Amino acid sequence: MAGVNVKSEIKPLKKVLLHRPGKELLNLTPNTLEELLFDDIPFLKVAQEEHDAFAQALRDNGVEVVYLEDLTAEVLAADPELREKFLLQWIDEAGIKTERYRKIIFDYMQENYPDAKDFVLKTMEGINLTELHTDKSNSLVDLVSEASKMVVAPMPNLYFTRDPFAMIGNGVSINRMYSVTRNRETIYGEYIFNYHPDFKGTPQYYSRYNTFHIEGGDILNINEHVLAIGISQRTEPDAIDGIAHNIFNDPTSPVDTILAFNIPNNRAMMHLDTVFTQIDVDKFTIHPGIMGPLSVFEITPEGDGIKVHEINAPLEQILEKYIGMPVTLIPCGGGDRIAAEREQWNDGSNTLCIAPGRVVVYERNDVTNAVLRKNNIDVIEIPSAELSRGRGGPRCMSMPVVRED
Ligand SMILES: NC(=O)NCCC[C@H](N)C(=O)O
Repeated sequence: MAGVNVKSEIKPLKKVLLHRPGKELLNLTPNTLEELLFDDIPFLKVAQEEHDAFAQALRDNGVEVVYLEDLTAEVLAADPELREKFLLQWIDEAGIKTERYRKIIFDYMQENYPDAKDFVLKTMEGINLTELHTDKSNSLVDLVSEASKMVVAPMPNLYFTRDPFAMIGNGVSINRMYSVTRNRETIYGEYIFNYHPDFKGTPQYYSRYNTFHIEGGDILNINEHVLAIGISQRTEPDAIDGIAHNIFNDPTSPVDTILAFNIPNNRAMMHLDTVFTQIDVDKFTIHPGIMGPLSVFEITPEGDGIKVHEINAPLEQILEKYIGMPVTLIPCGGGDRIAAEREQWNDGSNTLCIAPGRVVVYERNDVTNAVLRKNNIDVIEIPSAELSRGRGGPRCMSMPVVRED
């Protein structure tokens, strides 16, 4: 199935992009956790088993699963010159400045990773200084920080495929990320959306080279015409202005309204989808902690530009207006504040809807999952002891590529 088609959060999911967590997780150390946006070091073997269970649950429900590493490998295997260009860019973006080390790393990758998939996985894993046969008498000071022996840092957040590039209708936003570590991830999107036969030509609504940051966890396709975007720790209002212009100016895009949800700026609620997801035609999960501070703005086209105004109404009323029917907000953790905070921390509100009323969730959030079932939602639980240590749930770990219209 070629191309991109995502005009809803809930219509039957047909194709999804995942990344199976790999050796990049083995390069997390206590002193790099904060910089690499993890709260603990997952046990890789179990994280992979859990992730395989996630992929299988999706396949069992008729979803085609494609992997980021395979798509990138297909692009690079087809064109040795493109592989060289990618490698040089990857070295550059890893912050390797000196010519001598650029060459050492270039040769190391080309000689040791002839197979395209091994090569791509290695770019995700990073390079430890001990792997390179360098003359130890030379200064490494410009290469190696005291805190780490990684010459090229790993990209451990790649299994959260939701964030670096996001499908909007028949187009894609290739995001400029909030953090240095995650901004490197978008290189895979640049190559897939510019060169992969299934994806090249997809309209691009944002560029990774823009100044302002925006991440896919903040982007929700409410319907064909309406997009919701969080203003959050990860997404700046300037980026939303920019993407609004680009979407409204694409004659092929039916989107005519963007709702900007201003949510608190903190790690527990880093993206809109950590506090709010749609799970049925008229139902949403919500973290009760955002209800007070939330403000919502409507952005519509006006002439060549945009018009923005704040909507002063309760969230249910706002959603009802755009969805066309009364909605129910289902609080994470039921009504219990401690359960809500605990389960939100482990992504209780971060559901992946695979058909109206059918969601994939982490099994650990049993209070929230019971509430969902009580509301007649079909709940598919996946194991989550290790995956959750990266602070993302099933929605964060998946990027829908095709949903039924
Ligand atoms: N959409 C999401 O909320 N994604 C979760 C991303 C977790 C990752 N450790 C991060 O901090 O970016």
